[in-house]
Amino acid sequence: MKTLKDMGEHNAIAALTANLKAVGDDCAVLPLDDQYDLILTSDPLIENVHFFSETPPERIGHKAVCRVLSDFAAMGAEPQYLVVNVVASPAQDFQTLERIYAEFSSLWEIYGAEVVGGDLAQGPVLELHVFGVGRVPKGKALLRSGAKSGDHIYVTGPLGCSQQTGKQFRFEPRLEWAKELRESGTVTAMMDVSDGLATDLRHILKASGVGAELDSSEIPRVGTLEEALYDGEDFELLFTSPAEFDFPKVGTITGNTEELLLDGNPLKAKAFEHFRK
Ligand SMILES: Nc1ncnc2c1ncn2[C@@H]1O[C@H](COP(=O)(O)OP(=O)(O)O)[C@@H](O)[C@H]1O
Ligand SMILES: Cc1ncc(C[n+]2csc(CCOP(=O)(O)OP(=O)(O)O)c2C)c(N)n1
Ligand SMILES: [Mg+2]
Repeated sequence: MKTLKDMGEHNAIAALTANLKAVGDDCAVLPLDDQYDLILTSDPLIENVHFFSETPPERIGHKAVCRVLSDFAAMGAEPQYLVVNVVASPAQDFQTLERIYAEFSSLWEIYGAEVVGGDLAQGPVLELHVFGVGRVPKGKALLRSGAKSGDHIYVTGPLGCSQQTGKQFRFEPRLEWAKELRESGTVTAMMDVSDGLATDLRHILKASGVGAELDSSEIPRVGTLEEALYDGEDFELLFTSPAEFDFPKVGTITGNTEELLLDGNPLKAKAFEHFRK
């Protein structure tokens, strides 16, 4: 019997979605009307996987919603509505849920994404499943697939140690920057960094059919280089463009298909993967 542990998250997703055409980016992009494309995404936030039992409720609420908002940013899109499924045990402290929902209201005031429904059901641990609906001007979503040889590679902020610093619970979804980047008309590929720069850049390389060279001295980091490359949950934007931007420029796209080099040497693949922990 083959299990998810044998396959790992990424192989399993690839196999399950092999025949699904719309799948593969941070959000799905679908035709809506003459002006806009529809943007859809969802993310589960699970106790002991994405947060701890002692994580303050406001931080849980922040991460649950802002992970989804970060996926909208990754497309250069505007989030509009959220639907939230809460799974919890009968012993769940109710005030924790009230504080999570108070955080949702605060985030609505800041980012304009309103919770318009959801569900509540019983399960073994606390889970928040957030579904997001939004839009982007027609044909303008920034995909992972447009990077070209010679493009610069940028990140919008420091990487690594998001667990130690608590950034994984406090990060700002980069919606404003994402809009400016989209409106510049020069960004060729974009995504957000959830699994670490080394893993997520590979997604852009694969989708775009290109390679990349990273320059370790240019990677903005909180701790070690290793942590910046592999920790994940930074929720910064990673994007490629031939234009100059006032963001850290960490490398260059090359024509060497799917080859990823760091200071001239092949970069090892290693990252958080569900079912392999
Ligand atoms: N269970 C699933 N069913 C259908 N599509 C999925 C499933 N899990 C992931 N995907 C799709 O596969 C792609 C890669 O997923 P993932 O690596 O989780 O991306 P992300 O890091 O942006 O969440 C995304 O386009 C996502 O929508
Ligand atoms: C409490 C806690 N445990 C473990 C981790 C490590 N971790 C959990 S999920 C994850 C990667 C991102 O989560 P995933 O569900 O794969 O999000 P996606 O990439 O699909 O958006 C990491 C680095 C963490 N940040 N916090
Ligand atoms: Mg995922």
